[in-house]
Amino acid sequence: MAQSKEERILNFVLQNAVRGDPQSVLDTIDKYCSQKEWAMNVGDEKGLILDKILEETKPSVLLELGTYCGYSAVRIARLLNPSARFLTIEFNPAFAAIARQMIEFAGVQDKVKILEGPSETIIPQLKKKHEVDTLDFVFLDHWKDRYMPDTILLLDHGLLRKGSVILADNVIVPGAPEFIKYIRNNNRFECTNYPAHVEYMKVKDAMEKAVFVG
Ligand SMILES: Cc1ncnc2c1ncn2[C@@H]1O[C@H](/C=C/CNC(=O)c2cc(-c3ccc(F)cc3)cc(O)c2O)C[C@H]1O
Ligand SMILES: [Mg+2]
Repeated sequence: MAQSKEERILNFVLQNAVRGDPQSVLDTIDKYCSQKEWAMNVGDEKGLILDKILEETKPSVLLELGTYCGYSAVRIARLLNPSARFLTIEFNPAFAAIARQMIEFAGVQDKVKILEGPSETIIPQLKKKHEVDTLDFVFLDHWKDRYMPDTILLLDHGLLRKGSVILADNVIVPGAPEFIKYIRNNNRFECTNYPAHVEYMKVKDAMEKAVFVG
């Protein structure tokens, strides 16, 4: 069976990164995807913005939508204290399998739990099935037309509290126009835009931070 791009990325990490060293996993993925095959990881430039916002927020309960190969899951988990709880949702079983191996190789498997399935199904289960009260931090990086409906779902299920931070990737490219329109016109959120570039490219992109004011 021909290997997928995601399998090639994982194998490159298994053969070139240092087991148990999350930063070496990130650097190795960035090396492969900037020199060999482009892939939709948040990357190092936007990754540094993610790092800074995480260090400011110091979240204990986190959710990511769109695990893909696990790059941002490793990036986020490496900054969390041991008692933090980080759930990441991925509906493509092949990507979930890749991400699981990536997370384990990086040695952050005790901090991250991959929930397999569509976000619209799993978000309503977070309180009862996954013992979540409210979320301190949410990273949106899945299909861009799902950013707005899933944000509304989080609100409807009482998963946000005063100060909860939502960080969205790709608000310029590929873009999430209805999410941006919704979140910037909703006075229950305070928004900040962080200009950057598409991972591994010179094309302009940005991240948007929305803090829930309750
Ligand atoms: C609803 C739902 N539930 C669970 N997982 C979901 C889901 N929707 C997607 N997913 C999963 O997230 C991942 C999808 C992410 C979508 N991200 C993208 O489409 C994406 C695309 C680009 C990009 C930029 C310039 C270009 F020229 C071309 C592409 C850059 C990025 O950073 C991206 O995140 C994988 C998928 O299985
Ligand atoms: Mg992205």
